[in-house]
Amino acid sequence: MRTDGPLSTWDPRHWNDVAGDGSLFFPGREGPLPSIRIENSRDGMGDHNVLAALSQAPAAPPRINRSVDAGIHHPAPRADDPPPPPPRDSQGMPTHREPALRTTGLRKAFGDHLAVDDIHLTVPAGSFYGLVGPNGAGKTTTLAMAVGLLSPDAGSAEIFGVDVWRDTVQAKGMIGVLPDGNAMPERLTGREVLTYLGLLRGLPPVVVAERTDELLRILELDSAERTLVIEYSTGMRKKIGLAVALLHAPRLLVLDEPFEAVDPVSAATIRTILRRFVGNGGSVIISSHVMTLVEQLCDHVGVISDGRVVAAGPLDDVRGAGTLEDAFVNLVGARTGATEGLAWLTF
Ligand SMILES: Nc1ncnc2c1ncn2[C@@H]1O[C@H](COP(=O)(O)OP(=O)(O)OP(=O)(O)O)[C@@H](O)[C@H]1O
Repeated sequence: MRTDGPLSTWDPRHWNDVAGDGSLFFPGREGPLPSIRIENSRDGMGDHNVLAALSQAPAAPPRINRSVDAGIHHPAPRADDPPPPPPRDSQGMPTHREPALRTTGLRKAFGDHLAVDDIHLTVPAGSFYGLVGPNGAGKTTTLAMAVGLLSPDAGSAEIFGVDVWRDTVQAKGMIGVLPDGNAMPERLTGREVLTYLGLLRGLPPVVVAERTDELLRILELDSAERTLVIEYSTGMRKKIGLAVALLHAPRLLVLDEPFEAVDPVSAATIRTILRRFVGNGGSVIISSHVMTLVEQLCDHVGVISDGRVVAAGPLDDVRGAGTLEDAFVNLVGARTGATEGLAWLTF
């Protein structure tokens, strides 16, 4: 199995300046970046610097040739099909010995504000893990450190036993990330985003084309495949971000609020995709504020409050006899917000 292959996401912060000189290294590829043909863009720009669209980082740009017969310049394939499914035990459960994610003592301060304080989490391989917590609890910061997006002040993170900060390329090769925020290549269509990033990851062009078709269709983005990402709605951005995370068939998906702003039909589709992913031996971590959704989907839960883990483990253990929402309110402390004041809203 290749372990140095795909980028975890389109987010330029995922790209590695391994030389330390501003030049970008794309795991799984060497040599020139691919050129792609832009057929549908309506931004009126001439020859288009895709890398500039993807990242502010100064680097040798791939050239997009708008001429009709330019076609796609195929890079030498560096990765092939997804890794074989993991071995399973007699119950059909994956038998990975290492957890999908293990964080040890993660800590991050922004100025004098301690956002994440000594986070220890273990996400078993093959689990569907829900990370919950109030606004500002530190979920996004924790996940960003766990996937190698944000350097921790202290602590470590391992993906299937591979240290994210020591063996970054290998660790990132095993994950697909839907990060918080929407740093997207705005001047490409969804199809172009998937095509370009699939080629950057070193997937064979035919595989990229097939998977792109399938993802656009299943996520109901095919009707918008001629639309630039800049024109996408928030929910459509989530869906194309999820498609990018899935494209290289990673073993672990780390999805920050994947259902936020997504319509109910699309949400049902995404739930089905994620359940199948776990059913096929993958592991998923989502952050969410929707307790009922986490209860429906997840078999393990971590509750973060004020930058610390206040409960973690199998869903049934964390919620006890009540609902997850009851347990959550008990764990993070009931608040009395809005029971008094706002008298001017009385009519
Ligand atoms: N880049 C940053 N600079 C300064 N403070 C930050 C930064 N990123 C996060 N914080 C702060 O760190 C804390 C944790 O933020 P984080 O986004 O991780 O929380 P969260 O649990 O994901 O919140 P939400 O559920 O609202 O998305 C918050 O107090 C936030 O204001």
